Amino acid sequence: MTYTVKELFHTLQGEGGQAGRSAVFCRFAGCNLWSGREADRASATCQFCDTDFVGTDGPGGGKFADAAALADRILATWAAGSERRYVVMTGGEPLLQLDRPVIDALHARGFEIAVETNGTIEPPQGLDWICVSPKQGADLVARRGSELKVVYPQPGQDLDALARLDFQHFFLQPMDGPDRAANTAAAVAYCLAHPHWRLSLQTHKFIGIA
Ligand SMILES: C[S@@+](CC[C@H](N)C(=O)[O-])C[C@H]1O[C@@H](n2cnc3c(N)ncnc32)[C@H](O)[C@@H]1O
Ligand SMILES: Nc1nc2[nH]cc(C(=O)O)c2c(=O)[nH]1
Ligand code: SF4
Ligand SMILES: [Mg+2]
Repeated sequence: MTYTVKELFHTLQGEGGQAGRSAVFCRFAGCNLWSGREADRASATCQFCDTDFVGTDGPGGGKFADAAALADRILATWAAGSERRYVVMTGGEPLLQLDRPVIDALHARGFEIAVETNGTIEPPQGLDWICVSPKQGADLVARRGSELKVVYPQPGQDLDALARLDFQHFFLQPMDGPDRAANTAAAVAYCLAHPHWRLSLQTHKFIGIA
């Protein structure tokens, strides 16, 4: 199948339990919870998105005719030799496109594969790190994984119920936007009082890298 990619770049993972790690980011175009158009934001299921995932016009973006073509480009984007190759599949919603042929092609090229998903689609087999970030108002289908990374606060969210899901790590990530400072203070307070949860900061934004 053809894969539609907004951008492909090499940076450090900024968030969650793998923060600080060298990684290629493959940002697939499109999402099932927002069109990506500002005119639709207020009526979208997910309204706080910090990302442009529309089209293929970002650095390294484009259409890839098959899994081998996409995996070859990801390998070419990895500028760090043969050790600890790591790719983060994100978007948009990557599970609209990420399939077993891409996973197998990346493993064949020596990559560990992570995914950042909104949890509305069951992940395919073979992923090495699954980060689920549930969105209030959307059905949560992916109820197990490596880390649950909850953007905080979202009106109506039930953190006690989320804490009972089958994940290895539980993170609260302050919602970026006009209230980021207040949201960060609230997340700090929540983690202090609820040690099940750890704070995830979007460190790349602080240091000005992609
Ligand atoms: C842009 S999303 C793409 C992957 C997938 N669609 C998802 O939502 O998990 C990547 C990560 O950024 C988080 N995120 C998006 N907007 C955010 C914001 N305004 N503040 C903090 N985190 C945000 C998401 O929750 C997710 O963990
Ligand atoms: N450095 C960096 N780390 C990230 N972790 C998750 C990201 C995402 O947008 O999925 C992201 C991103 O866009 N940049
Ligand atoms: S689900 Fe993810 S990509 Fe889609 S709008 Fe929400 S944060 Fe953005
Ligand atoms: Mg991001």
